[in-house]
Formats: sequence, C-alpha cells, structure tokens
Amino acid sequence: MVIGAGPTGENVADRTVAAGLSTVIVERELVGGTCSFWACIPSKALLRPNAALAGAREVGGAAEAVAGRGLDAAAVLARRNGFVSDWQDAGQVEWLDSAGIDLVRGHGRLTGPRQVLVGDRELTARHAVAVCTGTGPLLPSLPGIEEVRPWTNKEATDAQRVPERLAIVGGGVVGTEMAAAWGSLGSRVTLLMRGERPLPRLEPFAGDLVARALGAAGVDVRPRTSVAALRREPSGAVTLTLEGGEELEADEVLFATGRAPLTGDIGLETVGLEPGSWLEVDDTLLVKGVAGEWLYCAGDTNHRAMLTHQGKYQARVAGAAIAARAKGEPLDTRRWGRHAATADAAAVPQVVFTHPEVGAVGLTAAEAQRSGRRVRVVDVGMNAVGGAALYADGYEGQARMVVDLDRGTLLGATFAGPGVGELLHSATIAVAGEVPVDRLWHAVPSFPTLSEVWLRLLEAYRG
Ligand SMILES: Cc1cc2nc3c(=O)[nH]c(=O)nc-3n(C[C@H](O)[C@H](O)[C@H](O)COP(=O)(O)OP(=O)(O)OC[C@H]3O[C@@H](n4cnc5c(N)ncnc54)[C@H](O)[C@@H]3O)c2cc1C
Ligand SMILES: NC(=O)c1ccc[n+]([C@@H]2O[C@H](COP(=O)([O-])OP(=O)(O)OC[C@H]3O[C@@H](n4cnc5c(N)ncnc54)[C@H](O)[C@@H]3O)[C@@H](O)[C@H]2O)c1
Repeated sequence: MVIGAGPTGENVADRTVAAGLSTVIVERELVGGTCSFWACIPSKALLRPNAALAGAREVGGAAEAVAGRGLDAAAVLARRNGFVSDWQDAGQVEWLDSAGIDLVRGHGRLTGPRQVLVGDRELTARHAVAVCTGTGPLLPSLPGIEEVRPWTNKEATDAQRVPERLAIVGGGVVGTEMAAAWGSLGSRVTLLMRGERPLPRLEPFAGDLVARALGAAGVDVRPRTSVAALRREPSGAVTLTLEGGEELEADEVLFATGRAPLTGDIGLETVGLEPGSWLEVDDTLLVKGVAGEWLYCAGDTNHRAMLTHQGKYQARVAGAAIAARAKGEPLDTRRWGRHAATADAAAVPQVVFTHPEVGAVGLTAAEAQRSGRRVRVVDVGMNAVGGAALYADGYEGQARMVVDLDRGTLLGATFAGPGVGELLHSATIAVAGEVPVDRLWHAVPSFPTLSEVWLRLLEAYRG
C-alpha cells in the first residue's frame, strides 16, 4: 500500500505490481503529485521559452531575427497549462489503470502496523506500507505573513496572470528559478536572500554566474537581505519591511524558503513515530525505529535528496526490497547493490534550469574538503572549449571537478553555462561508476560539443 501518488509513490507502486504484488495507492489531491502539477513540470514549462529565446539572442544571425522581441507571456502560460493538463489527472489515472494499480482517493492515515484508514475505509497491507507524501512549503513565522497570503510554489507555478512586481524571498533553487521565469514573463522581480549569493548549496561560481545573468536580465538581486515583516495594503499591494527598516512594495510576494514534510497528520504516533518529522530510513528505504520490516518511506519525505529523479530511484529500490522481502528472497544491500539506494549519498545529480543552467553531481569542493578526504579541485572556463564559442557568442561558464586523490576517481562535478544541463549525465556516470580518472581519458568527447570541457578538465588535472 502506497500513501501519496506523486512521482515517488507511482514508481513504488509500479515496481511492486511489476514484481507480482497487488498494490493500492492512496491520493488525496491529484495523481502525479506536487511535481507534476505545482513544481517540476509547470516550473520547467515556464522556464524553457526564455532559455530558447535567450539562446537565440546569443547566436549571431539568429539574434537579428529575434531582436527587440520578448516572450509572448499569454502563450507561455497557455503552454504551461497544457503541460499540467489544466490541473486534471485523468491521464495519470489512466496510467495507473494500465499498470494494474488500484487507486483510492482520500487522505491516508496509519492506524497501526500495516493499517491505513482512508475516509471510513480501513485497509490492511499484506506486506508493506510506503509513505510517499512529499512536502509542503515551509514559511517563516514573520509578522503579517498570513495576512498577505503569500505565493508559495503553488501560485508560482499555477498563476494565470503575470504580476507587475514580484518579490521573492529565498535564494534556493525555487526562488532562483522562479525569479528567472517570472522576470522573463515581464514581472519586475526582486530576489531577496540572506546569504551572499543564490544557490548556496552549489559551487559558489554557479550562484555568482546565475546572479549576474539574473541581474543583466533586470532582476534586482539582493544578497544579505532579510524580511522582518509584511503587510497587504488597501490597494492590494504587499509591503515588505526589510531588516534595517527599508520598505519594498510588490504586487505579490513568493516565499521560497524551503519545505516541510507532510507527515503531521498521517498517524505516525500510532506506530511510535513523531508526527511532522522527516522519516529516517535505511538504504532499503525501511523506516528506522519501526519493528517488523513493513514501513517504508521514499521521496521528499525521508529528506535524503529532495528531487524527483532521486525519489523515483528510491522508489525502484524500495519496490525491489518490498518484493524481495514479500517473497522471502535475499536482499543485496551491499554498496551499489540492487536493494541499496547508495547514490543518495554519493551521486545526486541536479540541474537548475535558469539561463545559464547549472548542472551538479556529487560533492562540492567544500563538502569534499569537509569530509576529510584528500582532494584536488580542477577548474576550467567553458570558453576554453571550441564548441562553446559555436554554441553561443561570448559564451560564459565554468566547470569544476573534484577528484579523490587516494582513489583516483571523481567525487563531484559542476558545470555552469548555457546548455550544460544535458552534459550532466556524463558526470553522473563518472561519479556513480567510480570511473578512474585515467580511464576517463579514453572517453573521448565528440568535436565540437560542449562535452569537450571534459578534455580541458583532464588536461588541467594532468598538467
Ligand atoms: C517549484 C518547484 C520546482 C521543482 N523542480 C524540480 C525539478 O525541476 N526537478 C526535480 O528533480 N525536482 C524538482 N522539485 C522537487 C520535486 O518537486 C520533489 O522532489 C518531488 O515532487 C518529490 O516527489 P514525491 O513523490 O516524493 O512527493 P510529491 O510530488 O510532493 O507527491 C506527494 C503526493 O502525496 C500526496 N499526499 C500527501 N499526504 C497524503 C495523505 N496523507 N494521503 C494521501 N495522499 C497524500 C500529495 O497530495 C501528493 O500528491 C521542485 C520543487 C518545487 C517546489
Ligand atoms: N531544478 C531543480 O532540481 C529544482 C527546482 C526547484 C526545487 N528543487 C528542490 O526542491 C526543494 C525545495 O527548494 P527550495 O528552494 O524551496 O528550498 P531550499 O532549501 O533549497 O532553499 C530555501 C532557501 O531559503 C532560505 N531561507 C529559509 N528561510 C528564510 C527566511 N526566513 N528568509 C530568507 N531566506 C530564507 C534558505 O537559506 C535557503 O537558501 C529543494 O530540495 C530543491 O533542490 C529542485
């Protein structure tokens, strides 16, 4: 039994059904989850048109053809509406049917071991329950925040109108991507962040490059800025009082200040767990502290790596583990084994879909150094790559690899620049495959692609 039909829950169900177990999925809102309707898909649909247009502006010949033209905001919003099927989940329900997964609509709540209550239906799982309930927005407790009814990821991805002025609080991935998206659609965006730069979890050069590009595109990027209070004016505008006293007026304010697990009302107390907590799991995705090997948690709710592809990876591992335990088969829980989500700790990839993009996998230089390993950090400018000049006039970007000197393998890599998102998987393979740097020399990138940045990195490493 799976609670929550986001991408993670859908994939747990898909794997257990494929293994021959009967599976029920419980969903209280839309099948497809936050990702499909109020996160990844609509946000990427809002961002892609700008990347396409900005890409054309950077190539002589194409630039002249689009000179002086901006995006057609109404068309972008309409295309976004199409990607979310106007917030209808019939297509996803059809997929559940075709896969042989039973759907129960409603709010699922544990009532004891293997017991889930949905409305007045008490369901009993034969083998396992997987909690895949995802997260909701985490808002700071600031004076006036409720009264202003701020945008969260929901409004930032489903709004049908472009606000004239949009203030965004939080310089993480949501805040940064939404600044790029709504700025490109015509909002005057102010991006407020407490730290030095956006994207603080990534390599500093990535956040700096994106901040410069946002600034050049007209976004007012304000580092080291915190909000102290908010109020909604009779005119409908929102006034933000910043720490230090300055006031900032906007038509809407988006809080992109992180996520909280949706575990407050799922009956965790009935199985000895703390309501509202992130669920700690082992590498087979079994929840720690619950006896009997029946409660699993995959996706955002276990806080291992809050990304759709990583939730789906965990789902594949959890589904295989559930099926193996149900059949009494042995599990392969060794590092990189079939029943161990090893990549969660070693090789989590992420693409930030701003223009320029950022692609990162594994450890940053700072994280690797903090881990106590002997590492070498290698940096090259993307402009050292012939293909970059062909890709965009005046191409700006940077790449970094972090090498484990004792093992001779990569711990992490980061690329920042237009079009680098599709380059990331090569690095993910190198990190997850623990490919020796000496062997990477024999993985020859095609000329003249952006991937030739690998050659420049390896040359810089060998000297
Ligand atoms: C604006 C934004 C953009 C993002 N962009 C990307 C991106 O480009 N790439 C990426 O990899 N990640 C992205 N993410 C992160 C991504 O959305 C999450 O990692 C992903 O949604 C997690 O999937 P999930 O299945 O664990 O949870 P969710 O997608 O949140 O799904 C959980 C489901 O459980 C349901 N549910 C909750 N409680 C119950 C209950 N008690 N009973 C029944 N059903 C319940 C919910 O209604 C929901 O449908 C983005 C996040 C945001 C906010
Ligand atoms: N392209 C992608 O892969 C993508 C896109 C969007 C979101 N996501 C994922 O979704 C998750 C949520 O993203 P997010 O950006 O909401 O969370 P986040 O935790 O990445 O960023 C939140 C930011 O808000 C800041 N913050 C917190 N409280 C604040 C306050 N009171 N005032 C000002 N700043 C404050 C934090 O310091 C942090 O930098 C992340 O795990 C992210 O990786 C992924």
